[in-house]
Amino acid sequence: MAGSVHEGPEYGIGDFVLLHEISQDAFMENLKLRYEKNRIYTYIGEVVVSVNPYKTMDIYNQTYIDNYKGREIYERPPHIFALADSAYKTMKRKARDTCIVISGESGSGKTEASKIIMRYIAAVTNVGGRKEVERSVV
Ligand SMILES: Nc1ncnc2c1ncn2[C@@H]1O[C@H](COP(=O)(O)OP(=O)(O)OP(=O)(O)O)[C@@H](O)[C@H]1O
Repeated sequence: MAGSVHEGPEYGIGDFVLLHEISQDAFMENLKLRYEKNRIYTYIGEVVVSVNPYKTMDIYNQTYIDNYKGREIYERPPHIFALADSAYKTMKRKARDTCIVISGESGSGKTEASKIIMRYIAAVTNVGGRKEVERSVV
């Protein structure tokens, strides 16, 4: 799963900012192409667009955690872990509270996304912090 935000033309465009034509059709076409290739995450700059796959996907395991930990967003293909890592790094660097806004219609995957983010932060943080995060995820 190595590679940068650009995985190749067969996976469409990983960041909508780079879309050649700004239209709803072009947006949806890219989203559909990526979804068909099991790419459920696409960036718009630092925003992550997520399509609910309604199926279990093996993209949240330890290998993925290791690949996104401490990396910059554009170093890896679009993933919610990149967003979580970015927020975590900012929080650590600035020693300030930070937040991730998750928005979408009912059933779009907001609750799942927040759990995935909290599990990621639990995995990359220290043991004391991990226990606290795991307690709040249960
Ligand atoms: N990343 C994902 N991988 C696999 N399945 C997912 C994912 N995200 C969501 N789902 C599926 O979609 C269902 C609905 O997602 P979720 O409960 O997170 O939606 P929601 O946006 O929080 O809904 P509501 O606003 O109604 O509370 C989940 O129960 C799960 O089956």
